[in-house]
Amino acid sequence: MMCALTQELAATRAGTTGPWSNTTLFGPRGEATVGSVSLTEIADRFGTPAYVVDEADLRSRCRAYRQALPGATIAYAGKAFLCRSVASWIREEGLSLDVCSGGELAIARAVGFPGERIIFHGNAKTPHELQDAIAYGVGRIVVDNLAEITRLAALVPLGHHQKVLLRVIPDIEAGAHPAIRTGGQGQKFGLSTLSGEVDSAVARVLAQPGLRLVGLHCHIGSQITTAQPYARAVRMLVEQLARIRDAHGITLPELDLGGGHAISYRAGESGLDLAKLAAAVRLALVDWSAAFSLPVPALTVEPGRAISGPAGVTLYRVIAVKRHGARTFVAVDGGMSDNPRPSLYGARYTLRMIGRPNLAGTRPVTVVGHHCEAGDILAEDVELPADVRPGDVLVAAATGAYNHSMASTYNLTGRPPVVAVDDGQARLVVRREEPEDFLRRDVGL
Ligand SMILES: Cc1ncc(COP(=O)(O)O)c(C=O)c1O
Ligand SMILES: N[C@@H](CCCC[NH3+])C(=O)O
Repeated sequence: MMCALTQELAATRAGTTGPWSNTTLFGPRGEATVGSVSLTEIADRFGTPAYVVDEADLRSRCRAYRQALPGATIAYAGKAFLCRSVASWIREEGLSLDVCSGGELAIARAVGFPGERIIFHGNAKTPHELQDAIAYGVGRIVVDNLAEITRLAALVPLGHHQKVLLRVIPDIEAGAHPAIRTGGQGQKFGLSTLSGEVDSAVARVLAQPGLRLVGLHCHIGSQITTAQPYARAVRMLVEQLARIRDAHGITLPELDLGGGHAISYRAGESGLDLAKLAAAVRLALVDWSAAFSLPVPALTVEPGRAISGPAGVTLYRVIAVKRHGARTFVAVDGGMSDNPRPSLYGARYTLRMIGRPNLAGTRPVTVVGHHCEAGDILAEDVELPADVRPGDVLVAAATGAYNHSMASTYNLTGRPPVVAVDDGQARLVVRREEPEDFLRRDVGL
């Protein structure tokens, strides 16, 4: 049901593009709603900073992937943002789930996520994590290195089989920042095709009766804006399938292309076009399989950011405004602890003031956090009302991925709550971390 405010604002939304979730509406007097819930009311009720997640938006992106890639397995990468609510939405939308730690597996387990639909990743999985994954019956474990193979095989109960994929290095450099390019030779993930590591891994897995090799995996990087690197990755993986067939006499039925699909963070930026990605990948799969006389393998993709990123916004309250020379600093009650991406990758975000009309025009400001670091900058050179002042509420767009999941407690700042909104209702799904939480962990003296 649409509330009156939302109906009024709907008229103002027409033509809106950019980084905001599908249900976000802004009005001329500073009104702002997501999921038909007022963001200023959320700020008042749950405090700031607060993450807000738009359930309908996140679910609609799951559906868009299923429609664009019919027949493919869509595994949401939980590292982008996982809590029990999100895991349930992913399960209900029929997606699979990529987890990469015992913690992420525990969330999946807590909502009874079907084990067969879980893919377990990691370049340094501990024996304990492997044990948990096998005990839960995860569908696939992605082997990253040779040492893992015997360790894993030793944990599979007699008479059982664990399906595995091998993560290979495709030798493709793609991604928005060097720290998130994971497909080249000089980085830590995967097995090298150049040094014979892939061949050794195939031979070792085939020698283990408890392991069943079903395919290859690669993940080339993150925030990738075009389909072309994925088409190249398909070619490289299919070549490897042909090499494995020729050298070991087996035809592997699955290819997992990982995630990395870009989203828009600011007006004028576009994310990776899903239709173009689907077309390029399909074409490459069909063509290269034919070229190597292989059956077309079953496809898996693992989008994280593209499912949860645009669904999230973060609310902050302005604490102080000061001018140093030509620069105006707007200091808020959050910062690099709830969003480390600007300081880690130079990521740029969209922020706007909500809750009152802007009658003063705008000016460029630097929005900074409250942490004891000069680099604690949330957004450089963003236009905010010229009279922005303490008490104002700011909203940051597209913070649904790699914000809550990468949040820290630096300066013993409690991590913000997560509020889910849908159809006029707001509900707390992750509570705020309080000083008592720190004291509970601190068992010293
Ligand atoms: C193996 C794997 N799959 C999927 C993802 C999801 O990436 P993104 O959130 O960029 O789609 C990642 C992280 O980059 C990853 O390491
Ligand atoms: N954490 C990164 C993405 C890396 C994803 C994991 N391989 C980001 O915020 O952009």
